[in-house]
Order: sequence, then C-alpha cells, then structure tokens
Amino acid sequence: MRPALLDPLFSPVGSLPGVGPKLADLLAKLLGRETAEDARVIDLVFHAPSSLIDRRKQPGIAMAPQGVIVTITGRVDRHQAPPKGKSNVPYRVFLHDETGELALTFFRAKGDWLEKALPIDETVMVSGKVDWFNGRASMVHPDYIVKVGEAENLPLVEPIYPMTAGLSAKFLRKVIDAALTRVPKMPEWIDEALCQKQGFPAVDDSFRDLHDPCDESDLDPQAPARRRLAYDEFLAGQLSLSLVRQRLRKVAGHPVRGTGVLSEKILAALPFSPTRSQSEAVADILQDMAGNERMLRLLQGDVGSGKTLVALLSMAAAVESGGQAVLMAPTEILARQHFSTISKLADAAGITVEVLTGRTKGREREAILERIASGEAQIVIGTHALFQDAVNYRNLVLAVVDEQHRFGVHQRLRLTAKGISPHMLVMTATPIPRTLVLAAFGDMDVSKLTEKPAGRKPIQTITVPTERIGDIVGRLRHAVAEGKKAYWICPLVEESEESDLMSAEERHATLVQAFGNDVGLIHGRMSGTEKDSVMLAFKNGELRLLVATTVVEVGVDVPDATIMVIEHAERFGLAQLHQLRGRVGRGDEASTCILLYKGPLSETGHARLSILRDTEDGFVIAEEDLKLRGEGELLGTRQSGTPGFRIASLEAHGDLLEIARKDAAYLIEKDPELTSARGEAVRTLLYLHRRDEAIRFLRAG
Ligand SMILES: Nc1ncnc2c1ncn2[C@@H]1O[C@H](COP(=O)(O)OP(=O)(O)OP(=O)(O)O)[C@@H](O)[C@H]1O
Repeated sequence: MRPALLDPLFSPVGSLPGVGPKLADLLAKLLGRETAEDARVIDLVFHAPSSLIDRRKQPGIAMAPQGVIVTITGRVDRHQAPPKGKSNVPYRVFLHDETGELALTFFRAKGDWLEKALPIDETVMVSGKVDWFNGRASMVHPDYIVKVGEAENLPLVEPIYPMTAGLSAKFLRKVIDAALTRVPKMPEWIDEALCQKQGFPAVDDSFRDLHDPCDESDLDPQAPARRRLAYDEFLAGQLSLSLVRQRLRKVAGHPVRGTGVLSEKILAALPFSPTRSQSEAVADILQDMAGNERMLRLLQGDVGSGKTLVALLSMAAAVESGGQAVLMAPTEILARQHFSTISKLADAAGITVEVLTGRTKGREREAILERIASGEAQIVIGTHALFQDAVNYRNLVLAVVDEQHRFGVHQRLRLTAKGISPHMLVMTATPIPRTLVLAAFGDMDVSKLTEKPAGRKPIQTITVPTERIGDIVGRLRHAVAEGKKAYWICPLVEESEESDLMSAEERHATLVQAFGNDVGLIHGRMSGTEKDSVMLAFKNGELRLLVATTVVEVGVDVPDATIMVIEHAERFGLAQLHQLRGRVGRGDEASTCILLYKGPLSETGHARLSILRDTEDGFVIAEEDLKLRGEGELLGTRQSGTPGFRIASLEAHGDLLEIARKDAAYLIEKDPELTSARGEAVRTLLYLHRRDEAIRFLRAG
C-alpha cells in the first residue's frame, strides 16, 4: 500500500483551494492526464518551470528597454479617465521618476479601483512590460502595483511554467505553491555517499528549489535540485525494470524446446532464405527459451530488416514444443497484416493461426476464445485485446510484443502482472541508441538485425521544395503508367487529427483529378474494415497511388510499392520519416523517396532532411534525432501518454542513468523484497513516481 505520508500528494488537484471542476479539467490537460480525477497534486509538484521573470531590474523609466519586464518606482501625477461612453479609450495613470514619465494603461478598467490603488502623490512600485511609442513609455496592465511601504508583496523572481489555454499564470503559481505545502519530509532513498558526492539536496528541498529559481542557473538541467530529481526518476525507472526482470527470472522458466519440424516447413515455403542476422537472432531466442530461466529479449531491427520472420520461427518453436504463442501488435492494421503474412506460411506448416482484436465481436469472438482455451489455436495474433480478462490460454509459452515504440514498459508490466509470464520477445522497429534502450527497457538481452535482406537496392531520397509539386505529379504519372505503386503521405498538422484528415482529403481530391480511380485514401478515422479493404486494394494493384495520413507509418508491408512522397517533410520527426520511408525499398525493385518541404527551412530543419537524404542507416538517424530533438519524441512517449521522464533528460543526465542502473541492480540483489530500511524508502520513491505496478509485482513475488 502507498505510504500514508504520500496521501496528500496523491489527492486529485481538485482538492487544492480554489480549484473547481473546470480548473481541475484544465490542469489535467496541462499535466497530460486523461481526467481531472487522474491529475494529482504530485503532478503539479513535478510540473517544472521553464523560465523565470526577474523583477529585480529597476533601470529607471528612461532606460527601460522595449518589451522587457521591469520594475519602476515612481510618484503618481494624475489620472486620465476615458471620456464618457468611449469604452474603447483606455484609462491612463501617469507617474514619474527622476528620469522620465510613464503612462500606465488600462482597458475597461474601473476608475474607483484605480484611484485606490494609485492615489495621486503616492510613491508606488509597478512591474510589467514597458512599451515605447513615439518616445513615450507606457505599461499596459502592470502585473503588480504595490505601495512602496509594501514592497514585500512584489515577488522579485517568479517562475514561468509551460501553460495551456484558459489558465492564468498567477493562478497556476498559486496552485503549485499550495501543492508544495503538501510535500512531506520523506525518508532518503539515495545512498548517503552518492548524495554527498553529487551534492544532491534532500527530495523535499529539491521540489521547493525546483519551483523557486533565483536566476537562470537554477533552471539549468545541471542545477542540483534538477539533477537530484532526474536521478530519482531514473532510479525509479530502473528499479521497476529490475523488479520485472527479477520476477520473470524467479518464476522457473518452462524450457521450450522446438523440434525443428515446423520451422523446416516454413523455411521451405519461403521464397527467400533468411539473412545471417535473422538466423542468429532465431538461434539466440531458441537457446533462451530452452533454458531454465524465462526469456526477456529485445529484438532490434531497422525498418524492413525482416523481424516478422524471426517472430514466426520463434513462435513455431513454441508450437513444436506443444505450447501456444501470441504476437501482439500496436495497431489493428498491423495485427491484420501480420496475420495475413504469417498465416500463409503457417498454413504451409499446418499451424493454426487466429486473429483477435477489438474488432472481433460476437459469435466469431466466442469461437476464437474457445479455440484459444482448448489449445486448438496455436498462434494468436492481435492487439492488446489478446490480454483481456476473457481470454484464457491453454498453454501460452511465448509472447512476442511488436512494440514499434508504442507500448512501453507499462503495458508489458500489466501483461505480466496478469499472471501470464511466458517467455517474452519484444520487437522494436527504429533502432534505439543504447542510452535509450537502457532507459526504456533496462538490461535486456538484445538481438540485432544488422543487415537487410539480400537484393535490396538503396532508396534514392531527394528533397524538393513544395513549389515544384507539379513536376513530382508529372513524374508520378509516368511511374504509375509503367505499373509502379506509390504512397503519398500528407502533412502532419500539429495537434489536430481533423486538419490532418482535411489535408489528406484535399490532396486525394486533386490527385484523383490527375490520376482518376487509381488513387485511394486511408486515414485514422476510417473504420477497421474500410482500412483493410483499401490496403488490400493497394496490395492487389487495383489502387496504384495511396494517399495516407501517418497511419501507414508503422510496419505496413507492400513490397512492390516503390515510391514514397512525403508532403511537408519538415514537420515530421526524423525517426518518423525514416519509418515512413521504410515502407518502400522492401522488395528487389529500386525505390525513391521524395521529401517535399515548404521553405525556407531553419538550419536544423535543413540538417534533418540532409541526414535523411545521406543515410539509410536507422542507427545513425536515431542518434542524430536524439541530438536534434530529444528522447521523448524518439520513443514516442510524449504522444502515447506512457509516463516518460518529467525532469530527467538523457542528453543532460546520461551520466546519472548509468549510476541509477548500477544502483538499482545492487539494491535488488541485496534486498530483493525491499524490506530493509533503504528498501522501505525505495518503495516510497516508486510510489512517488507512480510505479505502483512494480510494487504490486514485488508483493506477488
Ligand atoms: N531474408 C529475407 N530475404 C528477402 N526478403 C525478406 C527476408 N526477410 C524478410 N523479407 C521481406 O522483407 C519485407 C520486410 O520484412 P518485415 O515486414 O518482417 O520487416 P520489419 O523488420 O517488420 O520492418 P518494419 O519495422 O519496417 O515493418 C517483407 O516483405 C518480408 O517478406
């Protein structure tokens, strides 16, 4: 159970003074929580300021820089109320210091309030942005008006927070202050020697320092409070990964030994031979599964490197041993696609494959559930529907999770917490730099597919300014006339699926004019069956040009599509562009990727597209992407809502991650059930970072 001392931090934000249901909703939005109930006081405590206002600058009116917040001390000379009935003319109050005059400007203000706040001849301090117009200085709606005797009411330095529309900065500061009063004294979970060596403040002090920056250096990721909190985040993450691992390992593994009969049939049915990398990965996996410990292995392979075959051969071994295997995909499209590729090969070997997704309903679903329970279904492919309560496996020995960056550790934990702990193989598409692997997966065994299947030709990537879209359409027309197939990806319009869709529909309409009925459209709002039938038509060649939003980003496999056009390429992340481009170049025909960009590009924008043009190596791209954009985007955590890091940054705190990893391993080895004094403190840390699953897990063990 969560230690009682954390309770005040885990009440909903609505429990803070002045936060009604509407504001609670806004705070939930700001804090990335789905509902106001989910948004807790602790989330506010973790909401770090991104900059600060320094009101210590008191340059005097004449020296006040344009557009900068300053504090002016001056004497009030006169009030100038707007003429009656002219509500659009502002109310002005003039004051002066030794250097000049300043007009305080108020729109729709109440005169009596201003007369009280700014009495004539009184010396006051006002703080706000100064604007210069025709040699006159004015300050529109000062942030603060304070009588000189009450200077303590003027906060000299104020933190500025990331905001969301509808919230005011003052309100947010107030609720964060209220949240901070709920931070209790907590037991120290970091080793004392490390605290000293690193100069870490205590955790409660760190929270307070985080929200009380004195100058820019306190906002730096290397500020002691931020480093401490970053370390906590890493430590909590690494501990929960270690606990999963420990738990998986502790449950005695069921050795799974394939006979090779089914794999042989599959290999015989393949129109190609596996690459050396694929064979090595399969050998690693079979060896793991045959051992006495549970497998927890990560299969990393660049786009198009052939991970599906590795998954299939591993699952075949599970079936040969008399067990069942599942393959969980992140989307419906992918699940269905895996099903269609895999069932063809599995048929050849006489393996029974089923597909189960959220779309499987009614009698069909009942029948499939029965076949899963009886063991008749040997391989089951699906989405997370595979692990709903109603699904019972007869003898599940292997779970392959095709992560493609969408699931994250939490889903995996949930899966295992359900009591299903088969051997586990996690597949990721974009190669992830080592630091990220550690942060996201901990110390897993890793197999890499380092080579592409033989016969692949390099994808020619070109960048073209949008103005030349006409030329591109002309070239496409030639290509389609020659029987080629192309994807046309529509711009990613920030934060609005609706606008994404609109741009795709518009593009579809213009391309239909140029190409007629050969053009299809696919987007996220379509129903599953609609998407399937469009994909199928494209696969069959009834459609030659497919206009799409980023639904095709992950895993879609139409090997004879050889042209990829990406509109507004400058709006996509590098990793995402690499994924998209990976939809072509999957067969033995030469392929082209055309990145249409809208100029002028920023320097980084230019650098990003050039990287993509110059290399097809996903590892290089991922490393560069990490440098240019930050890790959240790369892992896809920001979008998917998987709790990522709130304070820690791999770029800034990479050194701490390594220490946290070792510390976590040491802790778990010395005190596997977390019962020592430090172990108890560590439990508090895990709760504080919402790693409850990891703890539940611990008790289960
Ligand atoms: N050894 C091989 N030789 C030739 N083609 C292969 C080989 N292995 C796989 N392929 C083919 O390469 C294509 C890509 O394979 P697969 O879909 O498994 O890629 P992937 O690793 O899942 O990539 P992505 O993450 O981009 O979906 C498929 O059409 C598959 O049939």
